[in-house]
Amino acid sequence: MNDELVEHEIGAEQAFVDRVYLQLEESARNARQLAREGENRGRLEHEGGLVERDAMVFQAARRIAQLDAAHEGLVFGRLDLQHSVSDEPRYIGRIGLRDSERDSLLIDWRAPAAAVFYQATAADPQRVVRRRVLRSTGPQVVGIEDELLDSEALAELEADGVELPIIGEGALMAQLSRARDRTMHSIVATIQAEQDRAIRAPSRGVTTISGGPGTGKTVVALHRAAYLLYTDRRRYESGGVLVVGPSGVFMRYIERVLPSLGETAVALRSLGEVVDGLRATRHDEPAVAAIKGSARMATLLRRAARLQAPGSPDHFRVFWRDDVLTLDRGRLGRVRRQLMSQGRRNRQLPRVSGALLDALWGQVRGERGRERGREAFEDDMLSDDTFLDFVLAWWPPLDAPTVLGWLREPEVLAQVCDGVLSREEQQLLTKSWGGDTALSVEDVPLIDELRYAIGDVPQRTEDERDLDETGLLSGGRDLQELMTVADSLSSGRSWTPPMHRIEDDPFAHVLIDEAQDLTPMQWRMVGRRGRTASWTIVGDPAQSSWPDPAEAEVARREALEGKERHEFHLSTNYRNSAEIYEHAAAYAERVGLDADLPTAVRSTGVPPRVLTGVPDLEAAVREAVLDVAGRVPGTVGIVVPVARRSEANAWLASWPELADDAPAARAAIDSSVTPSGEDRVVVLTGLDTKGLEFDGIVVVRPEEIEAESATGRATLYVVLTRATQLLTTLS
Ligand SMILES: Nc1ncnc2c1ncn2[C@@H]1O[C@H](COP(=O)(O)OP(=O)(O)OP(=O)(O)O)[C@@H](O)[C@H]1O
Repeated sequence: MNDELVEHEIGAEQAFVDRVYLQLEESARNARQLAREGENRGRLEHEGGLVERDAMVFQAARRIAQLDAAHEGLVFGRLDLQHSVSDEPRYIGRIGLRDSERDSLLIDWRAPAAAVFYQATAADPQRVVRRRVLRSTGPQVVGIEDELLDSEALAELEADGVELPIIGEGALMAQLSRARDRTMHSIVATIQAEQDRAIRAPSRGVTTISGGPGTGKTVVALHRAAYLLYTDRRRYESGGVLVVGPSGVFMRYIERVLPSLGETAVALRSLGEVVDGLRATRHDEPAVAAIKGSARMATLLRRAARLQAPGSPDHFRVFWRDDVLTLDRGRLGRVRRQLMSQGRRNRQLPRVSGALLDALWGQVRGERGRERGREAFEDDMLSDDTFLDFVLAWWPPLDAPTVLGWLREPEVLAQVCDGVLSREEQQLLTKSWGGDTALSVEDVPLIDELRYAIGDVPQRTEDERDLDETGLLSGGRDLQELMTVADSLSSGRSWTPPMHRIEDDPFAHVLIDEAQDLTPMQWRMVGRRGRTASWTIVGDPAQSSWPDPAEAEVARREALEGKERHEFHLSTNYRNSAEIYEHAAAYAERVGLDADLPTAVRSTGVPPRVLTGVPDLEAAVREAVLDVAGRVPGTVGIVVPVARRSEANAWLASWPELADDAPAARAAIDSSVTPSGEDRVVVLTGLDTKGLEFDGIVVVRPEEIEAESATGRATLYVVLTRATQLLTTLS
C-alpha cells in the first residue's frame, strides 16, 4: 500500500471530521443555552411556564448527554454513491448532526438513509460505489478501511476524473482481530447485512434472534434496542426498555455499548436484579436451582400465599351487652375462605374487619344488643383495641419476602408441598434457606411470584379512605403501623427491602439475552414485565444450562402468549478463530449436543493446545497461563470447576509474573464471587463465562466441568467458544 496515498486520504477525512467536531461543540453550546432558558422560564410561576420548562430542559439535557457520549468514533462511515444519486459523499455517525444552515452533515446510523451502508454488498451494491470505514481514537482519524462494491461504476467515475482510491484490508477483519478488553464495544461501523436486518426489524410482537456462539446475538440485540429508541423515542422512553442478561459480570461487560451509541435510557438488569429493590448475585447449587426454577414452584407458592400467617391467633372472644361472641377456628376458616375468594390477599385488607364484624354480629342474641343495633355494635368494636389488634394479627398486611420466609420452617413448607415436591426436595430447599444465607438469584422469581399472588397493600393515597372506613386507621393507626405488625410475624429474616408496586413493573420493550438459560420461574417473572410489550429474545439452545428444556418452553410460550413472531438467524461466528471454533464444534458433535454450528470467518493458523495427563496441575496451569498471557495483548480467562475456584485464585495471586495483571485475584480467594475490577487475567467457573469473551482461555480439568451438572457438556461447549485467539485445555 502506498503510504503517501493513505496519509493523503486520512488527512482529507480528518478535515471533514474536524468540521463535525466543531459543529458538535456548537450544538452542545446551543443545547446548554436551551437548558438555561428553560430553567429561567420555569421561574415564571404559572403552570404553562413549568410545563414548557420541563419539556425544554428534558430535550436539551438528553441532547447534551447524547453529544457527550458520542466522542468515541463519532464519524465512522462514508458512502460514495453513483453520481446519478449524489455527487456528495454521505457520512454516517453515531448520532445525526446538521450544520448551521440545517443541512445534514452527519447521518445517524439508524436513519433510513444510513441503511444502505449496512445492506449494500458487491452482489447488490444498491448504487454504492465505495464503502469506507474510518477508524478513530477520539477525534483523531487513525485508519481507513475501504470496500469496493461496484467496479464498473468506479471505472465510470474515474473516466470522469473522480478519484476514489481503495485502501485497507476490509473493516470487518480489522475489527475482529482487535485485542479484547473488559467491555463489549459497539459494532456500528461493521454491522453485517444479516445482522442489520435483525436490528431494523419492525417492533411488533416477539423478534427472536438465534445463532451459534459468537454470531453477534448480544451485540445485535443491543443495537436493536438503540434502533427502537431512535424510531419511537416517545414510546420506548416513557414505557421503558428492559434488557435482561445472565449475571452482573455480563451486565458490566455490555454496559458501555448503549451509552456509546448515545442511549442511556435503558434498564440493564441481571436475572438477580429484575425485581425492583432486590439484588441477588449468589447462585444455589444445581440440584437446588433445578427445584427453585421449576414451574412446580408456582403451585407451591400459590398455596403459600393462602396460608394463615404462622403464629397468628386462631381464636377471638368478646363480651358485648348480654352475649359472649366468639370466632373459633371453624368460623375464622369460613371468613378466610370467603375473603380469599374475593381476590388477592393484601387487597382484602379493607374488608377484613367488616367480614369479622358480620360473623360476630350474627351471634348477638340478647335483646339489649339487638335493640342498640348493628351500627352501635360496630362503633363499639372499632374503638376496642383488642378487636383491632386481633384483626391486624389475624390478617396482617404482608410482603412477599415475609411469606417466603415462612417456608423456611420445614413444617410450614410441608403444608404446601403435597403432591408437588418430594421429601428429599423439601429438605434441599430447607437447607438452602437455612442460617443467614443471602437471597439467591433463584429466590428472586419466587419472591416475584408471591408479590403477584398476595397483591400490593392498598396504597395510602389511593385507598386510605377505604381503610379509614373500616376503622383500621382510626385512633392514630396508619399503614406504617400495619407494616410493623407484619414485621413482627416475619421470624427474623432479613429479606425485606422496599419493593415497587406490581403495577409499576411493566415495560414497553423487553429484551432477553441468553434466553436458553431462563428457568420456567424466570420466564414467568420476565413475562409479567412484558405483557403489553414488544420483545426481542436472543439465545442458542445448545448453550443451555437448564436441564428441562420442554418445561422452560411451556413457560416461555405462556409468557409470550398471543404475540406474533418474527425470526432471524445469524450464521457467522465473529468471535472465535476458525481453529478454535473447529475444536469446539467437534466437541459439540462428539458429545451429541444438537448445536447450531456457524461458520468462523477468521483464521489465525494457531490450533488449540490440548494437554492431557498433566502430573503437576499448578505447574502446568502456570506454564499455560504465562504462555497465553505472553502471546495475546488483551484479556485471559482461566476457567476452572467450581470446587477449584479458590485454589486457582490462590495460585494466580501467588505468581509474581502476573501480579500486575491480576491484582483482584487475592481478594477473590475466599469469596464465591468471580472476576472483579479491571484485571486482565481472571479465574472463572464455567457458568461465569456465559456471554463473555477473552483473547485467551485456559481450561483447567474440562472433564470436571463437564461432570458438574446434568448440563455440564453444554457448559463446557460454552467455555470452549469464549476465546478469540488462543485456547489451551489441561486434563
Ligand atoms: N458485525 C460485527 N463487526 C464486528 N464485530 C462483531 C460483529 N458481529 C459480532 N462481532 C463481535 O463478535 C463477538 C461476539 O458477539 P456476541 O457476544 O454478540 O455474540 P453472541 O452470539 O451473543 O455469542 P454467544 O452466544 O457465544 O455468547 C463480539 O466481540 C462482537 O463485538
